Amino acid sequence: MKTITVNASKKYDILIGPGLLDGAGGYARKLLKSTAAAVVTDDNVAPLYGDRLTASLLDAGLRVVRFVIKNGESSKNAENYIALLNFLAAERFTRDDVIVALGGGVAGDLAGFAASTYMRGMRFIQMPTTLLAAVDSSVGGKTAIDLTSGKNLAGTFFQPDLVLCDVSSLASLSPDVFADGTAEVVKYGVIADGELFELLKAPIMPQLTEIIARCVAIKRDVVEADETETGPRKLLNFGHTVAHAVEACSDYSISHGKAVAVGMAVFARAAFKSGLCGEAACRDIIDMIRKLGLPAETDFTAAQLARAALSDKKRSGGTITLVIPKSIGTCVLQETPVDALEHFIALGL
Ligand SMILES: NC(=O)c1ccc[n+]([C@@H]2O[C@H](COP(=O)([O-])OP(=O)(O)OC[C@H]3O[C@@H](n4cnc5c(N)ncnc54)[C@H](O)[C@@H]3O)[C@@H](O)[C@H]2O)c1
Ligand SMILES: O=C(O)C(=O)C[C@@H](O)[C@H](O)[C@H](O)COP(=O)(O)O
Ligand SMILES: [Zn+2]
Repeated sequence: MKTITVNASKKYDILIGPGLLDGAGGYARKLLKSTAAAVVTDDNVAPLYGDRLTASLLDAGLRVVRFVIKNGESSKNAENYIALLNFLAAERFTRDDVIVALGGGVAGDLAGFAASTYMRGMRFIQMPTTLLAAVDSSVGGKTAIDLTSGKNLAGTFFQPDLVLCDVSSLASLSPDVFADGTAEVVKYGVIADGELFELLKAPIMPQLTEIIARCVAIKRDVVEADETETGPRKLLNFGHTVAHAVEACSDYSISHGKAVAVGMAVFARAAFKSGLCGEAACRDIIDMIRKLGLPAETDFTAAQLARAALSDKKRSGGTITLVIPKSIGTCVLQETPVDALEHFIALGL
């Protein structure tokens, strides 16, 4: 078992190892004053792991209720958010009670947004069951829902009280959903850790706990330095300017992980063609994306992508902050006039 502690506005542990599903109740009991737990999960994950988690929470003396959403990005919406708040109120939850998000980033982002706003903030535990949620969305406190105008447009910064990553639960992931998570691992390699990038050249399963812990440690360092994203946290957005545009343009039929892969490839090519990144680094990024079974191309035009990207959060007035790869392990932030975005994206298509 690995433990990583985040020391941000809230101090909390991230436990990574096998068997945590059955131990969750004990950890919650020790840490929190909760008398009730709401398990927020989706209709794929509930039948796989819902009963084991519920049994563990019941054993620890908690009252347990379940809020199950349909699987997929389209569930990260305002209707489910309001329904969840009303559910908590109808179940007479208090601020000391806990939401346990069991699932991927969709369940985690929605549950976290509800936890941060119900009674102005209640207790919150993340239990990631996708690789993407394990390495990224369960850590660092970004919560969100999508609005009609775009991705993650309503949300909060709200750190969880605890993250329990039961690595055994990742065994049931389809190769396709597992690959989505590897896109965010590539991101960490490119922004901060060339050695992590190299690890991805060997089979991932035997190194899974190590890889998750390495990503989480990078995210911990970034979040501790800049919790509310006024500066260096923007590096965690490498690939995401185009990714969020690809997701929105595809009406969310393209998953976040695959969109991030496309976004990283587009920016790698554009950076190379602009003389900002070496040819070898650009080729390494694209080769790695393809090796992991992820897409490196999109059929959307630069005009479509730029229009969608300008609704995103990294724009401020007339400029947008872009994350530019320089070499494997180093990215820089570049303030770019919004008028120049379409041309930059076009270079990378
Ligand atoms: N808050 C953050 O910092 C942050 C970071 C990265 C991504 N995100 C968000 O995360 C979301 C993507 O998360 P995701 O890729 O986990 O998608 P997801 O939550 O939609 O899960 C993908 C699929 O895997 C299924 N699944 C989950 N766990 C499973 C398991 N153990 N076995 C079998 N099937 C399982 C789900 O039912 C779903 O169909 C996006 O909305 C993205 O914006 C947030
Ligand atoms: O934690 C962060 O900071 C990230 O940017 C992580 C991203 O992988 C994640 O997709 C995040 O939700 C994007 O944030 P947004 O602010 O661009 O919506
Ligand atoms: Zn992401």
